[in-house]
Amino acid sequence: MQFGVISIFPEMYQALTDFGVTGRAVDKGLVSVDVWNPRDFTIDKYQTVDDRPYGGGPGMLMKVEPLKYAIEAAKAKLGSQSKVVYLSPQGETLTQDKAQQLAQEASLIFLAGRYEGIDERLIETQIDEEISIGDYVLSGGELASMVVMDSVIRLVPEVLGHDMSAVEDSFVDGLLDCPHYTRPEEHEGRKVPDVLLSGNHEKIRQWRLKQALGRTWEKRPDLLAKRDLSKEEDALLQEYKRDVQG
Ligand SMILES: NC(=O)c1ccc(N[C@@H]2CC[C@@H](O)C2)nc1
Repeated sequence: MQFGVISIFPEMYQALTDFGVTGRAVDKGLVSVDVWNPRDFTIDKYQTVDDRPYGGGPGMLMKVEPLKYAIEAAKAKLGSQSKVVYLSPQGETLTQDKAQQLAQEASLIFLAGRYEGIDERLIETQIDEEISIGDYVLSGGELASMVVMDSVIRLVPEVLGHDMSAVEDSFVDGLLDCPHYTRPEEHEGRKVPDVLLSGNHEKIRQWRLKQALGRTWEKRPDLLAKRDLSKEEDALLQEYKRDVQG
């Protein structure tokens, strides 16, 4: 899968390309990340990418043309059909389902804005989708684009490897994660639940599913409301509720 990014701070993307799961995916050639800097598409001596807003108001806006030319350069490499995504609080909120959708694309181009934003006409003519990573304002779209890219890259086949992707499937489908433990078996008097030491994989699967259902019920009932429960899941959740009510 190919990713293109438009940003005046290309070096920021080393956070994604140089570390961890996403870094290894790039090293293995499973994904590519190319960054185009709008400053390289300016024609004035000062490489101006911003200007004052019509109508007055604080701050500066990003000019249309450097962004347009940078997007065109990205499309020349990644394909003219590449979906162009703009990160802003006005966008559709990112969910795991949205990440799954984006992961079906062969290539994606992200536009990371700075200053007070970009000229509306760029959005009207060049942007296919607006995405928000949450209801808060950031100083730039770069971190938001890396959050989206990370959530998508881990869904690309082979990135997580077969065993991990199975783990993803069992929990990502709309439930919160269950508790996890590793050595030592006891820490400050707190023992690892016996079931996890039992070697009984069916019991362990049921315990983990029950904990995921219970946690989702306690912390995110809105997620539970959106999810149909199997008979087994319903029974496990009822058991969890009885356990906590004593
Ligand atoms: N919640 C978000 O996803 C988000 C995205 C971008 C952003 N800030 C940029 C800076 C200027 C304009 O391009 C938008 N803030 C918040």
